[in-house]
Amino acid sequence: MSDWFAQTFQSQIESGVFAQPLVLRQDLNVLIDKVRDYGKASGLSTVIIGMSGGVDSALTAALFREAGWRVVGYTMPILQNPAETERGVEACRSLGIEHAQIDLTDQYRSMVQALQPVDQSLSNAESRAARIRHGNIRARLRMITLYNQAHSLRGLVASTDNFSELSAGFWTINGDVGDLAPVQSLMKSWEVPWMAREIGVPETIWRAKPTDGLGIDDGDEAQIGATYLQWDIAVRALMKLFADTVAPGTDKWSEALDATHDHAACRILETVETRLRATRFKRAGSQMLAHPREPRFEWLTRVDAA
Ligand SMILES: Nc1ncnc2c1ncn2[C@@H]1O[C@H](COP(=O)(O)OP(=O)(O)OC[C@H]2O[C@@H]([n+]3cccc(C(=O)O)c3)[C@H](O)[C@@H]2O)[C@@H](O)[C@H]1O
Ligand SMILES: Nc1ncnc2c1ncn2[C@@H]1O[C@H](COP(=O)(O)OP(=O)(O)OP(=O)(O)O)[C@@H](O)[C@H]1O
Repeated sequence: MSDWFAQTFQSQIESGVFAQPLVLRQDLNVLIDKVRDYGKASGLSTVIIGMSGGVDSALTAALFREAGWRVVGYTMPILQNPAETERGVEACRSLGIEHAQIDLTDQYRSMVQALQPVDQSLSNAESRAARIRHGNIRARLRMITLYNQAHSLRGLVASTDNFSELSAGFWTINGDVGDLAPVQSLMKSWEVPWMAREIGVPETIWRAKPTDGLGIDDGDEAQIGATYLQWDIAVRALMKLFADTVAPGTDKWSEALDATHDHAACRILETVETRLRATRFKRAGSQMLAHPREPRFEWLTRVDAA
């Protein structure tokens, strides 16, 4: 880790940004209570989760299980590395949740074939953009499947995204976002694996290399351009900067963060800045344009609140 990252990380540990185990255990209990409360408030008690073999889906499943929900996990391989699918099955087995497998490889192939006449570049294996579109098709086919099961079993679909993915804009719109997101506020570099280990997720899963499983690049970190630890340190430093200072004296974030002496850190901070700016629209959610004359959305919100 370069100078700036090492020093910033150290001060973030000291100030509790990367919290100690006792605090994390309390946070874990609060999250379990929140998931339990949501069940009571909504009247729902069944959750549908896509189990990728990664730590996010395993932790999500464990939180719902601890909160007393019926948890149904689906492995949905699409031209998948069998080891990933096996880890998803193993996660269900070790957490003691229900499991079913639905292989969507044929459906994926048919979908790609159906799209070729309108998108010839889809078959260009060299193109990164085409690989991303392929990956998004996979994610969206899985969501069709999960929502069908949620309707059939009268449940809801869990989101498995974490805070690092949220800040990186690292998810597929209408692809891997469900109805309730228990780990959305947790950092991937520290809180997610810590809580997963604490709640009984097998080590092979919480230690597994983070991957979107979509075949776009060699793992999440290669695609994001920073390790999750670097990403989290940088984003937390930026959050502190903009919380503490009304307006930093410079537009250059690496300058405002006192990182200009560390060229390696500056390169990563530029990557972080570019990605944050490029994905802001994703965090803003789907945009509904207001009616030209009447504040109909506000009126409807008041009706909903009543
Ligand atoms: N300014 C704007 N305002 C409103 N909408 C805008 C927009 N610019 C683009 N868009 C829309 O956004 C679309 C692009 O977003 P999207 O379709 O999501 O696609 P995109 O963000 O390009 O790709 C999804 C990314 O998420 C990663 N991923 C996916 C699934 C799981 C995980 C994981 O690790 O858990 C990661 C995947 O590796 C990839 O990097 C555009 O095609 C357009 O429809
Ligand atoms: N093969 C799969 N079978 C079932 N669900 C999947 C599969 N691949 C992805 N998903 C769903 O999409 C979500 C995002 O995929 P991703 O591969 O990032 O998994 P993850 O659980 O976030 O773990 P990690 O990022 O650590 O690999 C998963 O959490 C899971 O709900």
